Amino acid sequence: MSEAIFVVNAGSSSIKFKLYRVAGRDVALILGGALDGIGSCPRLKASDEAGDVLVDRSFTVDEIGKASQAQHAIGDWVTPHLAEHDLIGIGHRVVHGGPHYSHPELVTDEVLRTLESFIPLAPLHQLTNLDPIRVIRERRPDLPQVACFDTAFHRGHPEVADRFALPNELYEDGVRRYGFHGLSYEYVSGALRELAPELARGRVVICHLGSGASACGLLDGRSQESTMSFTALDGLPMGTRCGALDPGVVLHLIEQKGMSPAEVGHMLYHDSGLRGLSGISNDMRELLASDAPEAALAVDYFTLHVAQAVAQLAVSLGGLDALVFTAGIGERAPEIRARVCARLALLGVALDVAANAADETFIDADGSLPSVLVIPTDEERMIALATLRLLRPQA
Ligand SMILES: Nc1ncnc2c1ncn2[C@@H]1O[C@H](COP(=O)(O)OP(=O)(O)O)[C@@H](O)[C@H]1O
Ligand SMILES: CC(=O)OP(=O)(O)O
Ligand SMILES: [Mg+2]
Repeated sequence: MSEAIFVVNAGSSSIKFKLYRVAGRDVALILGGALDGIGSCPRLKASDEAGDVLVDRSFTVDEIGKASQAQHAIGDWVTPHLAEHDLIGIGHRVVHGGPHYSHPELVTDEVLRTLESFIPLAPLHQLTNLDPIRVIRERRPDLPQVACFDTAFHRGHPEVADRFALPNELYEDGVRRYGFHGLSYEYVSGALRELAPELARGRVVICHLGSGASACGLLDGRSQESTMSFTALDGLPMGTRCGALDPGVVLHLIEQKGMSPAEVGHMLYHDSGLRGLSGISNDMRELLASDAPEAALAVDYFTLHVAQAVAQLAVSLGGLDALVFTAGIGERAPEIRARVCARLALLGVALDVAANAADETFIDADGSLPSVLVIPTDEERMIALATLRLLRPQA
């Protein structure tokens, strides 16, 4: 039996998983899949390393309306596959590592308790990330589990990017601009380094546009600033999250409208963003396919704010050598990339229409000042490698 590592990546609309064979200091994919559309149109799909489909099954929302049901469905399907290998550990994406964790951590009871204290700071993710860790710890206490944090990649960013303009006591108390999607940024900037090392050494903005969306400015592969901050609500508008918002709106809803903090939280996390603006859907595919003016408004708001974020990050970096799109929307929606880039013509951005339509890797036109790229993300590979390094430091 070959040694293997299983990886779980729970996002806001999907749970992704991959099984890797350990190959010295590297890992090789055995199988991978996702249960996405949780709560809307749940579908479990997985394929082996050759891309051959192993399962493709749709569920009703009654069957899989929430993450815990999705975890069970994945567990039922994957367990016989895991039994064919000598599992040395499980790596998990945990979105919030707070101020404590700037590297992956072997999970202990104490680590788990600390991470549980961040649940209120990432209500769409943290519990979903920690639940499977706890269940597996109860069933297989012998099996090492590693937590890999979305926040860790940003912990080295400059102090000015770590601050809000709030009294200092709050900063000392952990009210900081943590930033998220760090596993994705780490993977994409590594892939850029392989593709074009001179660009990777320069001033790069990566737009991670998925169900959750953020952008990050990097210098020589290191995070300088990102749009998400204390929580994964800040920055860009998302599927169901509002993005950056005047804090006065929150005060107004509580003080004048009599909403409870929980009601406001639910609105900002679940009923806002593309869903709230359009009143139609949180899914970019549906909005792009719709003729409704509300859908057009939501798409317009999204592309405007992504372009504004890129320009803002370019100011922080002192220029822009490469603009990279990744994640569900960034990798698969040429129209969104085109509309973001059209708004960035003032920075010298110009797209090659055919390359963009074909989701090619380099999509900038001749004469574009920054290079523009599409690089599919692979958070699971980062988690698998980090898990291997932690469990086998000598390998
Ligand atoms: N072909 C496509 N065109 C536009 N948007 C797409 C397409 N495919 C996927 N998406 C969007 O990508 C989102 C999922 O992105 P993903 O990065 O997998 O999200 P998460 O990890 O947060 O669950 C979906 O909400 C959907 O709106
Ligand atoms: C942090 C975050 O928003 O993650 P996701 O995009 O996977 O929901
Ligand atoms: Mg994601």
